[in-house]
Amino acid sequence: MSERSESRAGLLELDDLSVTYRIASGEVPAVRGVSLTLDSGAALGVAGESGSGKSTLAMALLRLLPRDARVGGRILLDGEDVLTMKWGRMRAVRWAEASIVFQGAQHGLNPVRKIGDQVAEPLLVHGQARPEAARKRVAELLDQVGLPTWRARSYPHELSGGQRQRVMIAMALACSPRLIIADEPTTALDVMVQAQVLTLIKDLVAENGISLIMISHDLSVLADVCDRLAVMYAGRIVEQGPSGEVFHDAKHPYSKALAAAFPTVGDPAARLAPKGLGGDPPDPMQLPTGCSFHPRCPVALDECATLDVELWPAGERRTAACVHVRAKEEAS
Ligand SMILES: Nc1ncnc2c1ncn2[C@@H]1O[C@H](COP(=O)(O)OP(=O)(O)OP(=O)(O)O)[C@@H](O)[C@H]1O
Repeated sequence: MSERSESRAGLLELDDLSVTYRIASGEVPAVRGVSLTLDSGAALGVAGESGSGKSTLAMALLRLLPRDARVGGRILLDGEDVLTMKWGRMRAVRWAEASIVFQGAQHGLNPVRKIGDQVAEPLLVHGQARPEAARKRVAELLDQVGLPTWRARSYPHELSGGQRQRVMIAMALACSPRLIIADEPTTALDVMVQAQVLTLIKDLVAENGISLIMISHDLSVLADVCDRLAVMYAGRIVEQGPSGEVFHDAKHPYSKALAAAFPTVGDPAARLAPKGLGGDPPDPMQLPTGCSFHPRCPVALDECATLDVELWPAGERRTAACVHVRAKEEAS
């Protein structure tokens, strides 16, 4: 365990979190009974294929989901339940205590406003600085993310994709939050720039003692940046544990396939179909019976078609939801 993850405990706790979208043809169970803890100062990676519920989980944390989403369970941020917070408090929490960096910064920035004004906005809105002090802080922030301070006068279209993502990171850092949620922050970038932005995120959260939840389909990226990993499949966590152990010695057959798909950081070819895994992730409206992964699982037993095993202890601070893991642990 890293030094950072040994610091103060329990900044964020999810307890049986579920999110269901109501659409015309029925209900989409996008997140199903997710429980996890993020220690203060630690970095947690959430991995899974497209449609596994990662972004829904991220959006739920700051109540950014659309109105058709029904959310159950508890999200405790420093002991305070996000789901029952009054809206005024929720607005105060966003940016100041927890901020989010999305994939594809071009959508997150206003094309007709200068970079400096956009980075200053969270500071001004949250009353953390007056205009003159905000300008100074913007210069500091741009410097921190490796951009020259004159970039404050640029417009988003004058920057590269990587530079725009650095601006989004500067905005996320502006109010010195305790938690940053980064949802596929480097997916839209080419491999070289991706590596630079990942290093930047890793260094900034470590230097500033910020907790991080990073979401990606790429297990190698997460293993590089995060202390712990949670692997999601069809809205559930199927494995959790220290990054190195999950990446190099996965217990769940799905995590194994995901790790094998991304032997090195940022292999875009593996994005949608992990190698060695046939078929597609299930439609959440028509989940298979038993273990949701069993139709694609190379080691499925007959009982997997009816039995949905809970997360089972699989070593120190490790869990996996698989009948084989359970059998092994029961035998030992
Ligand atoms: N607004 C919505 N209304 C209905 N269904 C939705 C909505 N948003 C997401 N979904 C569905 O919820 C499930 C989880 O989607 P989500 O975007 O959270 O997955 P993801 O793992 O982040 O995928 P990706 O990596 O492609 O973003 C998917 O089946 C998706 O189609």
